Amino acid sequence: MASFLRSWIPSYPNAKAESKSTPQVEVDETADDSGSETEREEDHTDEPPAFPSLNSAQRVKTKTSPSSSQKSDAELMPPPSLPPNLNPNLASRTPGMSSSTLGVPSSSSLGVPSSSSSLSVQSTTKPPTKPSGRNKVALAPGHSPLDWAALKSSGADLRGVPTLMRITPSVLKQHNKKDDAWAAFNGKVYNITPYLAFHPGGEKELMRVAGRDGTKLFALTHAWVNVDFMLDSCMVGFLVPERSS
Ligand code: HEM
Repeated sequence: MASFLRSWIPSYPNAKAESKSTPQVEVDETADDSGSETEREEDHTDEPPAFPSLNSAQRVKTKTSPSSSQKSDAELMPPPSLPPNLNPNLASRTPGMSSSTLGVPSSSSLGVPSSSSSLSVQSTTKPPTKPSGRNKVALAPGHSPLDWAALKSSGADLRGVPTLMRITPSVLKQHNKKDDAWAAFNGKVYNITPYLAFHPGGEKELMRVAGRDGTKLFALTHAWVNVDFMLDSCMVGFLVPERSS
C-alpha cells in the first residue's frame, strides 16, 4: 500500500510526519502488505464473527462436518418436479414424440434423476382452474375501475333518488330494466344502472340481479369485492320486509 502511494504522492515518505499539517493524506500503515501484524493479531481473539449467529444451523453444520464433506444444494434437496414436456409419465406427452425430437434436452442430460428414482417428486395436484361462470369482459374505453372511482367521487348523482328509502322486495322488483336497475346486497339497495358499463364481469351478469336480492350470487362470484365501497354513491335505501296489511 505504501509503495503504491509513494508512486502517486512524491512526498509520501514525509506524509506521515506531516500528517498533522496535511490531514487529507492520512494513511493506515497497518494495511500495508508487509506492514505490522496489528490487524491480524486482533483476529486471534476468541470472539466469533457477528455472522453467522452463534446458534445458526450454518455454524453448527460447519463444526460437525468438515468442509470437504459438505454437500451441494443439489445433493441436499430433491429436484423440482419435471415440467409436463419433460416428464415421460404424464399423459400430456405428445404420442410418438420423444423429448429429443421436440428439441428439448432429455431429463438425463439435464442431470435430473429419472422419475423412478426415490428422489423424484411427482405432483398429483391439478393446475388451478377458474371457477365456472367467472369471465372478465373487455370494458369500453373510459370504463375502467379507475374511471368508475373518478365518477363516484365526482359528485354526480348516481342514486336517482333524493333520500334514502325503505324498499320492499315488491318495490325492488319494479326496478329491473337496464336504464332503471336496482339490486340489494347485504340489506342495502343500490342503483346499479350507472355501474353496468363499468362492471368487469359484464352488463349481462350484473343484470341477473336487477330487481332482486343479489347477496347470494354476489358472494358466490366474488366475495372479496367490497360492494359497499364500490357502490356507496349509488345507494338508494334499505331492503325491508313486505308490510303485512
Ligand atoms: C353490483 C354489484 C357488483 C359489483 C360492485 C361487482 C364488481 C366486480 C369487480 C370489482 C370485479 C373484478 C373482480 C376481480 O378482478 O377480482 C367483478 C368481476 C366479475 N363479476 Fe362482479 N360485481 C357485482 C355483481 C356481480 C354479479 C351479481 C355477478 C353475477 C354473476 C357478477 C359477476 C362477475 C363476474 C363473472 C366477474 C368476472 C370475474 C373474473 O373472471 O375475474 N358480478 N365484479
